[in-house]
Amino acid sequence: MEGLAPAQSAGQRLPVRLASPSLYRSIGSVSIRRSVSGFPMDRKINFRAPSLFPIRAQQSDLKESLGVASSSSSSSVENAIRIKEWEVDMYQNEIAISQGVRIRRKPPSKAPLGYSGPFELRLPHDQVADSPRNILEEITWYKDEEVSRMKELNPLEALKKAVEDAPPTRDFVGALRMAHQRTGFPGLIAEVKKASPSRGILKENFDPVEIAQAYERGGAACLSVLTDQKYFKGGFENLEAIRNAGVKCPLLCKEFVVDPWQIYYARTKGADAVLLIAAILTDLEITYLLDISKKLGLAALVEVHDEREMGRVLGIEGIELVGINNRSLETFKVDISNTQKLLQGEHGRQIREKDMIVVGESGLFTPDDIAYVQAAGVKAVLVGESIVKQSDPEKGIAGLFGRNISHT
Ligand SMILES: O=C(O)c1ccccc1NCC(=O)[C@H](O)[C@H](O)COP(=O)(O)O
Repeated sequence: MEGLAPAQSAGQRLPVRLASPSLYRSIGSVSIRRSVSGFPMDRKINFRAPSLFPIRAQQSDLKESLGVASSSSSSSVENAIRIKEWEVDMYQNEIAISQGVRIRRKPPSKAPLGYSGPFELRLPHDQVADSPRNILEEITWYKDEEVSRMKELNPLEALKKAVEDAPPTRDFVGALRMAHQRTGFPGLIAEVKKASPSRGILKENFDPVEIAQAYERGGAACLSVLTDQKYFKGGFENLEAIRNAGVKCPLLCKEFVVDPWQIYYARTKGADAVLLIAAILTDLEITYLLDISKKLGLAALVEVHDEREMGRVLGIEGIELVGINNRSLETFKVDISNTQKLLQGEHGRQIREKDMIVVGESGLFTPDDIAYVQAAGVKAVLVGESIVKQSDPEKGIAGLFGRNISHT
């Protein structure tokens, strides 16, 4: 069966010929490519993969779907699967580009051996560039591989069982609203971060539990815990240790989420909220990840960098928390006027109408910075560097706000 798949936006049609819609379900079920099996395909685009964890396909069904003879060898079946996976990747890329998603989720690759699909999908060799265009793209490509490895060690079925026995989550959004009411300042999400790609090592003698406890004493409403090891020298063990040490502030798992599996994993490690970055994810992926987060009792902080991403996020139902990151992905330059720019006009009006909480993120160092983003309309701030670098992070919070905001 052949057919053109309608694109997600603007009635555009993409030149992707599907050998069989049911094939994509089969690809997911044989677990050859985790990125394909992680997300269901859009029902609107006629792929039939309604569940995240599809049933295991029979080999005979698979061969039929792939259009290979039932007597074919396993290597020719694998090659046919590789071709179909590649087609799905190309198709997903097209959707992402059409929505303005800036980060490519995988290095572009040339068509697999034996590919004879439509011309539009064949990239000439000289167009296959495999260097990431910026740090977020580099991190994203790395995450894709890292998550694949982690999934092997922690299968989803085991995570689902662990989630059933996990203690309830704490109300992340409620804690921010309460702190805002209590102090009159934006609620503080204080970041437990040892290092970052832009700043290198921020704190040599880094004790995540000690820092978390100091932040809590200092009046933080919530904490953000970096779990990425390679680029931020964080870890899931930090999240777990902070949770187990009896810290009461709700915890944001600060990760680069590219797969629903990560949400389950974060939940089993003590997270109360997860970060979803609009520059990496399509609208459908955000919707789907939001849905999973809610089912697991987690809040989702959806992060945007520019007006286009803000427009996209405002079009997605059910988002309560929007983060505006003031750090440029391309240059690392921080400009807090980005927060003000994105909250002007129609976007600001919609945010107020929906009573969303906007979080001002990155580059906040002084009481003037806090006053500036508050005047722009934020009800919460996410702060790392300026407080984690202090020898006493508790006092660092008082310095940031210009007064003591602790409960006492
Ligand atoms: O901080 C980076 O270098 C960075 C690079 C690539 C992606 C994300 C990055 N930072 C994550 C953050 O958003 C910040 O940790 C967070 O907003 C706190 O910022 P700051 O107060 O400036 O430490």
